[in-house]
Amino acid sequence: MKTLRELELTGKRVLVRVDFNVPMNEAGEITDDLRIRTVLPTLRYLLEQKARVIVCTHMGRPKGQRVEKYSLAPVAAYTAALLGQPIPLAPDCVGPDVVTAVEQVKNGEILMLENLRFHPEEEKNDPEFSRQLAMLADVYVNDAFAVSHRAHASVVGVTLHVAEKAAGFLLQKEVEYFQRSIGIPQRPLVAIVGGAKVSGKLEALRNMLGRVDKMIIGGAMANTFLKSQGYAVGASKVEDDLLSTAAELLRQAKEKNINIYLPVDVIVADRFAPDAICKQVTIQDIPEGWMALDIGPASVICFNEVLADAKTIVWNGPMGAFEMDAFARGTMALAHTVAASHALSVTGGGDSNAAITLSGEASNISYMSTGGGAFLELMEGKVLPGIKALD
Ligand SMILES: Nc1ncnc2c1ncn2[C@@H]1O[C@H](COP(=O)(O)OP(=O)(O)O)[C@@H](O)[C@H]1O
Ligand SMILES: O=C(OP(=O)(O)O)[C@H](O)COP(=O)(O)O
Repeated sequence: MKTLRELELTGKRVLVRVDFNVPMNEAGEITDDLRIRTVLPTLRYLLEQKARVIVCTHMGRPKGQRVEKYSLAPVAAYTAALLGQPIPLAPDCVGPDVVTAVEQVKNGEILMLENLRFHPEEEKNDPEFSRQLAMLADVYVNDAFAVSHRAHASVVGVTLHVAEKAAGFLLQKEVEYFQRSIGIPQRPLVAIVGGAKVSGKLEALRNMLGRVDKMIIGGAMANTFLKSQGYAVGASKVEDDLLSTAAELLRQAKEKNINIYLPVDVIVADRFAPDAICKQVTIQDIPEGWMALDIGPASVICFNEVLADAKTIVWNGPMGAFEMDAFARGTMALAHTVAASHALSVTGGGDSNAAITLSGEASNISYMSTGGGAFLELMEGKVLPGIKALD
């Protein structure tokens, strides 16, 4: 992968694919700007080099149509404020009006294109649409790690039509931390996997089992593993169709001599609500009709012990329904442990990052990946098409 510093950029039109698909509230305000802040070094460098910068991104899933609530106007304004420089928004991402807007961008100036997914051709990796995007630029830069698992026109197709292509600083950093944490980690490597479902993380669990020294499983997905071992999990979220798969994974881990740590106690609630009645029980004592919504304090002590000698920690998925205060304690406790550890710690996933931010420990984690699906695909052992396309 070529990097930005290897390119001659002055006066060049540089098309930068970023992932500014940031969460927004109903008032249209950005509620988490990690994906914008982490791309600023690339944008600043390009502007310092007096490139003519054209930024493009998708936002949401407008299904190939122009949907006003997915316009990038608020994102352009927000980024401009962070950068301290105006960022006009082009009326579209391809077409004659966009060509005109790009022509007006001077050295050291920046323009943002409108949402790429307003065109169905983007997600289809359409060759003609890719060519039209490429026509806008002399150099293409991918700094959109979080969408690099999608073989879309602005991520893959466009690379076939540009004279020069390179990875931006964020993409470079993501790849570097992937290498250090999952590729060639310092051992012991401990993975912490949690979140809602086993099904979404099955491949990641399988691949990581071949790489880790130990694995901690918490969150709702632990219920399926516990039930597969004969524990009654009451009304907890469970994937009954994956019980034998879960049992098989545990068996395989044993064969490989890899310890998997499941919760030994949980916080159960009488319903899925912030004001539910809660109690702390061992996994042997989950009452019928109650649901496990967090790991308990004994599990926290146990998991802390597992993490004590880790040299590398990879974390994806919270330990409980942390969005509700009553069920956030387990995830918060683990966030503090990981933050205090001397291990290289890498986390990924929107909810995991939100939980770490909530714990106040974001600055004590070695690296918070901006990817959710993309991070998971790396955990699955896949090569991301957007990264491959830069080769
Ligand atoms: N025990 C549980 N019961 C129900 N939901 C849970 C439980 N543990 C975690 N969750 C939910 O899992 C969701 C996060 O899962 P996931 O999307 O896999 O994480 P990430 O976005 O970090 O990849 C959160 O919304 C959280 O409330
Ligand atoms: O937010 C994103 O993915 P993520 O929720 O998996 O982190 C990316 O912008 C990709 O979006 P997509 O899943 O609609 O292709």
